[in-house]
Amino acid sequence: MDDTDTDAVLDELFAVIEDRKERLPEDSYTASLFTHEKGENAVLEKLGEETTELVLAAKDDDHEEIGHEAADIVYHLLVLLAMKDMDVADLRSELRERR
Ligand SMILES: N=c1c2ncn([C@@H]3O[C@H](COP(=O)(O)OP(=O)(O)OP(=O)(O)O)[C@@H](O)[C@H]3O)c2ncn1[C@@H]1O[C@H](COP(=O)(O)O)[C@@H](O)[C@H]1O
Repeated sequence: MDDTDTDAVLDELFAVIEDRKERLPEDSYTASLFTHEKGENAVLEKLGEETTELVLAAKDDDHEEIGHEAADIVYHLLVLLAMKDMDVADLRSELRERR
């Protein structure tokens, strides 16, 4: 997989998140984060939980679990960006500026 493939995966996931934010389908986990009674705390708590789980997986040197938790974090991070009316492009440009 090259850089272009990686970008496409993130862009496609972000587009799905934006779609859920706009349409708020009832059966969507993503939509439930946008309408949660805890407000933005729902996704913030999730990010905290997933980060703790990632740390534990790393301490166990459990590569499969590390991959799983890292993906959970990226997904919830993209939901947070969408919630803040930001874009995956903001993340990409911030990373690019650091090169
Ligand atoms: N990438 C994800 C993704 N990663 C994690 N999750 C959900 O995040 C939730 C929390 O993860 P946990 O590891 O805490 O799982 P859990 O122990 O069941 O958590 P609890 O719900 O019980 O708190 C789970 O319900 C996962 O299904 C995701 N839900 C959706 N996506 C993507 O979003 C798309 C749209 O999904 P919907 O919004 O559901 O249509 C999907 O096609 C996926 O591409």
